[in-house]
Amino acid sequence: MSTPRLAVFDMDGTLLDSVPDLAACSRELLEICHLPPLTDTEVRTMIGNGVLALVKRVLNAGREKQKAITAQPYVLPFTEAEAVQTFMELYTPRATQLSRLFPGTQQALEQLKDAGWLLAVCTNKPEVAARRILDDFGLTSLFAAIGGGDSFAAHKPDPAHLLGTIKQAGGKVSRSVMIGDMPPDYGAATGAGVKFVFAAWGYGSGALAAQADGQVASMADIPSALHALLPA
Ligand SMILES: O=C(O)COP(=O)(O)O
Ligand SMILES: [Mg+2]
Repeated sequence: MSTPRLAVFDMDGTLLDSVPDLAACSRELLEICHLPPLTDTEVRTMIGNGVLALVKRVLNAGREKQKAITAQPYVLPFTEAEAVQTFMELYTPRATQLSRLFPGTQQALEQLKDAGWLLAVCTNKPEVAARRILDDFGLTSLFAAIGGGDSFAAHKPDPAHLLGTIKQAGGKVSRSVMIGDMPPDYGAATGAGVKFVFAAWGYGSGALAAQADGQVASMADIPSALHALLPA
């Protein structure tokens, strides 16, 4: 029997609308740093390259806003590493307080499973937070592997992150598809030689659709799109 097909999902902006909790924690962090707040819309475009990138973007944007209000030079009250730690202490326990799965997610995953597909998650979010979120939504048992941003030596767009996740799931590169919303997902997929499907409901720009092997408008379209891309 041939290796089962594997669908590898990005998390934020693909399975989960994580903006509400990430933005709330970003505002808490800014408040601790005595910097002005950011809106959900502002934080939305900062998600996808991992927590360090998010925290740096949030603090930079807060500093820019502060500069427009006062000419006083701003000194961060702690190191970047401490800022990341503070952010994750705020975020991990409350990651699903306001955030929700995109409509149709559970049904699409179950449909793929029933059709014999293996499922995996490849997210730049730290693995502990990713697992906690999947547990909260009762989805953990559906996945053969959960590759977080800190699970391997490198993270998306480095293809090693996707390749490590595929290996852990017991899949094969030629029998895998990556579904994601942002350039790091596309970069990891093309670097690994894996087909890429663009999730149009996520946080990425439509420009990525032109480069993708396929594009889907909703979770409900995933099973048929993946079957077309990778026939049994
Ligand atoms: O940037 C993050 O922390 C997570 O993003 P991802 O789930 O879209 O990879
Ligand atoms: Mg994403």
